[in-house]
Amino acid sequence: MLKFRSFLKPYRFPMSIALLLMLIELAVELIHPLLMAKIIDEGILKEDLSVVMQWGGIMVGISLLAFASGMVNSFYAAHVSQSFGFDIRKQIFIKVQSFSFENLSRFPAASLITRMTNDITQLQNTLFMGLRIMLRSPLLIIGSIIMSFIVSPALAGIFVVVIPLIVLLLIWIMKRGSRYFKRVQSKLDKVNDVLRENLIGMRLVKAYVRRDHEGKRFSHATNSLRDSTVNALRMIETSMPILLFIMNIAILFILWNGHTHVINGSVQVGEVVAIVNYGFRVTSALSMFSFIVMFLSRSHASASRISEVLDIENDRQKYEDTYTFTEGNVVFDQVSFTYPGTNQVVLNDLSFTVNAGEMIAVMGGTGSGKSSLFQLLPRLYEVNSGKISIDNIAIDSMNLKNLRDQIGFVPQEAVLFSGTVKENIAWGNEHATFEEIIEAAKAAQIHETIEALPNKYETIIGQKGVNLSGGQKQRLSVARALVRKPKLLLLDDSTSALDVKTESKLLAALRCYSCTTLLITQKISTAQGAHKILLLEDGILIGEGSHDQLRKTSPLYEKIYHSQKMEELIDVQATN
Ligand SMILES: Nc1ncnc2c1ncn2[C@@H]1O[C@H](COP(=O)(O)OP(=O)(O)OP(=O)(O)O)[C@@H](O)[C@H]1O
Repeated sequence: MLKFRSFLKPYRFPMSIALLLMLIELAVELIHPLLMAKIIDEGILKEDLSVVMQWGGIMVGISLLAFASGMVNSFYAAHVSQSFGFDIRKQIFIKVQSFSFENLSRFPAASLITRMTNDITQLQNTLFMGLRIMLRSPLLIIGSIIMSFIVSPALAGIFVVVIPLIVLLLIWIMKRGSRYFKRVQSKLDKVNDVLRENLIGMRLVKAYVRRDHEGKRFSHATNSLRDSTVNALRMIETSMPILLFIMNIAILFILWNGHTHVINGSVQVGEVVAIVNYGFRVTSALSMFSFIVMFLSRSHASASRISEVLDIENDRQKYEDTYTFTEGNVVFDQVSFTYPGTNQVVLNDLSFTVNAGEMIAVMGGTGSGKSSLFQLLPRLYEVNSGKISIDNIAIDSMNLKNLRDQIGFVPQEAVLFSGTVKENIAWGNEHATFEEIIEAAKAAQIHETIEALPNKYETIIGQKGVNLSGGQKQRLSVARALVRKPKLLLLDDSTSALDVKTESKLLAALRCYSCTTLLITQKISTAQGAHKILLLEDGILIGEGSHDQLRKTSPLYEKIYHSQKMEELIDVQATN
């Protein structure tokens, strides 16, 4: 928790008030036994009703003060803890947004969700408890012991032996508890993981009739979570009776010792009652410790999980140069690339040039490195060796935002957000006018489809675009890239779900945009219209040239050409 001190800074004032009010409650609780001793010794034993009434009235008055303090303290504790959680959540969200892909791969999505929800809630609860009772319990213990010594050092001596023993035991329980609860949180990650996969892949689960299988997977994850939680709670709950037992023995000792001192006349009955009362207060504070230790262990585990995210270093920005591309020609110079944390060379010594305004098709078998090549251009990953430049400017010397602002990237899987069609297109350029949005939609061949929707551009798209076809989603993603008016357009198999006619219209419309286009495709018919085709195999550029050139120079390209021609013929015969 101490790591999160900076998050508490803005709330120093309300926290101070909450702590002050808590101290008032505590003081009242500590004064009570003292007053009670006075009432017994000077009122009841001397049969003086006025003393009983006088001190009794004071007891009621300060009890009311403690009640009011408790109420206001709760208000401040709730305000501070909720605001504190809100601030951390916001900070983590911003942090995750700035993550490189390498950092993202260290935290599965489900784990990040658990950290941003459940783990932060643990910290919130701990802070709330901290301002309400957590500090109060140890202070009550310390205060009770001090008061006991003030009342009668002879009777209070036993606390000197018992309390250090209890403190050692508590430290041990907390250390073990933290380990147990860290395990609980990681099991919770697993449950969220299975849940997330199932909710996202619900259609697939139904189509493959895998409900039972997924049900078993979920049961396994939740059972494991239950077992870990039970183990953690059991560990803490069984330790607490030991502490209470030690305290009860101490109280018995005070009674036995008190009896001897009362007979000697060295201690009064009211003083024995007061010390026993303080003993009971220590015992009740200790029984609260089972909750406190549980909260602290849990929040310690959660705090370290949240710190893991917050402590990640941001992407290093080497230079801050900004540059506006005027041409858009791309040069790969002996580029090699390996994904962080792996040994497989995904792109090997790649060199090629794309002239400004050209359309280049990238082809190759599955896993040949096409998507990886695309991810290097907006610097989602950094190259291991070699250089990529646009307009003769090395992209690794450019400001990241400035570079990405000039690129329209359409990933392999069309990603849409819940919101209207218009908002989804404008997501690519928040300053785009409605006319520019329509222009982009027209070029992406989706305008007519949108116009046929019930609310046209204002139609709400369901989560992940569930109410759209694959081809419609792809075209919306292309429109989103075009509305940026990019200098470099990257289409990662983004026309695969389109029929030949729509695809060729879309490609023709792209020519009106003054940008360099690189498109990954599996279809010769698509590649045919490109100025140049790059053919990849196992991360190596094995062919480069126009359709006609490659047919003559690349046996692999010729083979793909013939197999696709054959498929087309079979299709035509089948339809006839
Ligand atoms: N995030 C990643 N971490 C590690 N290795 C990866 C990652 N993404 C891809 N790879 C590996 O890099 C290689 C190239 O993958 P890439 O996605 O670039 O191929 P591709 O040609 O686009 O394939 P496809 O046509 O099937 O999409 C593959 O061997 C793949 O296993």
